[in-house]
Amino acid sequence: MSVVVPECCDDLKRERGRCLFNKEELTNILDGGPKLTEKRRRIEKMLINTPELFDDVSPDYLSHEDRYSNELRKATQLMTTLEKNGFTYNDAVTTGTGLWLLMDGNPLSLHISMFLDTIKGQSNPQQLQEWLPLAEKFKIIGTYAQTELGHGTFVRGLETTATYDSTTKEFVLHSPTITATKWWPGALGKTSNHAVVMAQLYLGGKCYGPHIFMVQLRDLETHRTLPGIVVGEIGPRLGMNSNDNGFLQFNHHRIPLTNMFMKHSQVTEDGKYVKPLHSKLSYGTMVQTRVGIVYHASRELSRALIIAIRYSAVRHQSEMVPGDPEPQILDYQTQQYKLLPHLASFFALRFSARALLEVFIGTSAGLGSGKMNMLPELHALSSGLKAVATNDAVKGTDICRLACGGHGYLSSSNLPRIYTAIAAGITYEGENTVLFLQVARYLIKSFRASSQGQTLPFSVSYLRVQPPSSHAPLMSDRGLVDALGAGVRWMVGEAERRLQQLVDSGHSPHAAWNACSVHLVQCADAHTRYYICEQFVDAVSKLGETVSSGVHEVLRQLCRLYILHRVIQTAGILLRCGAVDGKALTSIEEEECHLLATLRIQAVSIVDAIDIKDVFLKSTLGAWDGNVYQRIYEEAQKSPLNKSDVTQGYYQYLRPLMKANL
Ligand SMILES: CCCCCCCC/C=C\CCCCCC(=O)SCCNC(=O)CCNC(=O)[C@H](O)C(C)(C)COP(=O)(O)OP(=O)(O)OC[C@H]1O[C@@H](n2cnc3c(N)ncnc32)[C@H](O)[C@@H]1OP(=O)(O)O
Ligand SMILES: Cc1cc2nc3c(=O)[nH]c(=O)nc-3n(C[C@H](O)[C@H](O)[C@H](O)COP(=O)(O)OP(=O)(O)OC[C@H]3O[C@@H](n4cnc5c(N)ncnc54)[C@H](O)[C@@H]3O)c2cc1C
Repeated sequence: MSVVVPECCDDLKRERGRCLFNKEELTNILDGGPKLTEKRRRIEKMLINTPELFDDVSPDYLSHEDRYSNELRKATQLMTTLEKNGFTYNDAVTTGTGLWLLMDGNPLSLHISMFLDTIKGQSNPQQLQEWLPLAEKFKIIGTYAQTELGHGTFVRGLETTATYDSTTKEFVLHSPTITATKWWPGALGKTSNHAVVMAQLYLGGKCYGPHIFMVQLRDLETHRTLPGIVVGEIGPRLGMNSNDNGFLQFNHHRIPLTNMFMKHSQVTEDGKYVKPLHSKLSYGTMVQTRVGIVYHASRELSRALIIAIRYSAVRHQSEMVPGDPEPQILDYQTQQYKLLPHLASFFALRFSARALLEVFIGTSAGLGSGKMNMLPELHALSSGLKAVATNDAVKGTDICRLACGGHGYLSSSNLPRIYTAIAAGITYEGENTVLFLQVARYLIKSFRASSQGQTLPFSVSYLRVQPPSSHAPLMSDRGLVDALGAGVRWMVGEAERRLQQLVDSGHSPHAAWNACSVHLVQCADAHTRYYICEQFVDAVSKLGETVSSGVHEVLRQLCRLYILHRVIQTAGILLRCGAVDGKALTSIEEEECHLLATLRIQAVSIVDAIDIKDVFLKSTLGAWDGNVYQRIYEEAQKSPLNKSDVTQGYYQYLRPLMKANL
C-alpha cells in the first residue's frame, strides 16, 4: 500500500492555525540564540544528507552482535561526516543531534564525553600534548572505567590497586578480587583500546585513595587484548543495548609512571606524593558529565513530549458530550494534566541547565587560578540538578508513553527506547538518592554555618537563619517562589533539629544521619526544585525586555504552571510551615486547571518550536504531519514475522501440539 502523505493532517493544521506567538523566536530562545539555531540546522542538514547514518532495519530486529556493529558503523560514520564538514563531535553532542541519531547508547559516546573530558581536565601539559591529539583524531579510543562489581557509589571503596614500583618507575595495576572487576563502563567490552581507570594509589605500602590512570587495553594494530588484562562485554541490559558496556580485570599489569593523570596530584620518580589543592579534584569528570546530563535529560524529555502532544491532538477517543463526535484526547483535562506540567518542566530544566553551565564555567575558570571555594557549590548544584532532571525526564517520558495509550507501548512510537535510555540516567553518574544525600550534606552544613553568623553562597543564601521577609504578594510568581523557599528552609531546619535531637540522645552523628535520610533526601529534592523555580522566573523576567509579547506570554504561562504545580506538590509542607493556607491552595488549584486549558490551545505550536525533525524523533506517533495510523501500519509490515504467511514456528511447535493427543 503506498502512502500518500498529506502536508499535515487537518487536526494539526487547525492546531497550528491557532498559534499566537512567533515559533522561530521561541526556537531561538531554546537553542540559546539565533546563531545557535542556525548552526544546529546546518548540522542537521548535513546529517540528513548522509543516508549511511540512518537504519535500514529497526535495531529491534537485529541480533545483539549486529545491533552493536550497526551502531558502531553509524557512530564512526557520524564522526567522519562531522570532521569532513568542519564540525566537531562536541557540536553533535551539544545540539543533541548526534545522540538522537545514535539512538540507544553508542560505542563512541564515552570516548567523546568522559574519556576526552578526563584528558582535558586531569592531564598535566605533557600528558595533554601527548594524548589529546591522539584521542581527538580517534587514533586511540577510550572510556571511563571507574565502577566495579562490588562498588559504584562508594568511590573510596574501589578495590583496583595501582602500586608504584620505583625500581622500574611503573605502576602495577591489579584486581585483587572478583568484586574488583571493573563493571559497566560503556564501550569497554569490545570498542575501547584505552581506558582512564580509577584505582587506589599505593606508595611505599600506604594507600593515598582513588587516582586516575591512562591504561592501554588493546593492541593498536590487532585490537587484541594486551597481556595482564581480561576484558569483555557484560551482556544485555534494560536498554542501551547498542553499546558494549564491559568488564575489565588486571593481573599485575604494568604501566609507566607518566600514565597517572598528574594535573592535580603527582607522584615523583622516587615515589613521593604531591597532594592536590582539593581532595575531590579527581572527581572533576563526573561533575562535568552531570552538567551535560541535565541538558541531555531535558532533550530526551522534549522528544517524548513532542510525540505525546502531537499524538494527543490527532487521536480522537470516546465522547465528551453524548452523541458528539469523538474529541481530540488533548481536550480532556486529565490528558492536559498528564502532559502540560511536564512541558513546563522541560522549559524549567532547559533554563536551569544553562544556569548550571555558567556556574560550571565560572568555577572551572576559578580552579585554573587556584580558587577552590566554589567547588562545594558546584558539586551540590550539579548533583541536585542531575538527580531532578533525570528523575523528571524518566517520569515525564513514562507519562508521555501512558498518555499515548496502547500505541505508546509500540516500539515504533520510540517512547520505550527514549524511556529505557534515560532511565539509566537515574543510576549512572551518581545514583540519584546518593547525589541528593550529597546535596543534603551541603544544606545542613550551610544551615549550621548560617547559625554561626557565616555568609552563605548564593544557591543557599535563602536558608539563612533570619531571611528578609518577602515583600512580593503571595499569589505573584515571586511570592509563590518565596513561599517554596520558606518551605525548604522549614524542612532543612526540621532535619537539623531531628539530627541534633538524635545526637543529643546518644546516637552517633552517622547513625543520626541515616535515621533522618528519608527526610534529608526530601530536603535536597525540594531545595533543587526551588533553585529551578528561581532560574525559570529569572530567565522569563530577563527575556521579558527582549522578546515579543506572544513569546513572553507563552513563557510566562509555562513558568506559572511550573510554580503552581510545584506548590500543589508541596502543599503538605507549605501548610505545616504556614507559608500558604487552605484558601490560597484552593485558588492555586483552580488557577492551574484554568492555565491547563489556556496552554492546551497552543500546546502543539509550543512543541513544534522545540524544533526536532522527524528523522530525529523516530516516532510513528509524533511525526510533523500527524499521519499516525498509516505510519503505524507500515512499520508493522516490516516485522520479520510478516515475511511469510506461515512461520517455521507453526511447523515446529504449533502443529505438533494441535496434532497431539492431549
Ligand atoms: C559532555 C556531556 C555528555 C552528556 C552525555 C549524555 C549522554 C550520556 C550517555 C552515556 C553516559 C553514561 C555515563 C555514565 C558514566 C558513569 O556512570 S561513570 C561512574 C560515575 N560514578 C559516580 O558518579 C559515583 C558516585 N559517587 C561519588 O561521586 C562519590 O563517591 C560520593 C560523592 C558519593 C562520595 O564520595 P567520597 O569520596 O566517599 O566522599 P567523602 O569522602 O564522603 O567526602 C564527601 C565530601 O567530598 C565532597 N565531594 C564529593 N564529591 C565531590 C565533587 N565531585 N566535587 C567537590 N566536592 C565533592 C562532599 O561534598 C563532601 O564534602 P564535605 O565533607 O565538606 O561535606
Ligand atoms: C547504563 C549504565 C552505564 C554506565 N556507565 C558507566 C561508565 O561508563 N563508567 C563507569 O565507571 N560506570 C558506569 N556505570 C556505573 C554507574 O556509575 C553505577 O552503577 C552508579 O554509580 C551506581 O553505583 P552502583 O551500581 O554501585 O549502585 P549502589 O551504590 O550499589 O546502589 C544500590 C542502592 O543502594 C543505595 N545506596 C548506595 N549507597 C548509599 C548511601 N551512601 N546512602 C544511601 N543509599 C545508598 C542507592 O541509592 C541504590 O538504591 C554505568 C551504569 C549504567 C546503568
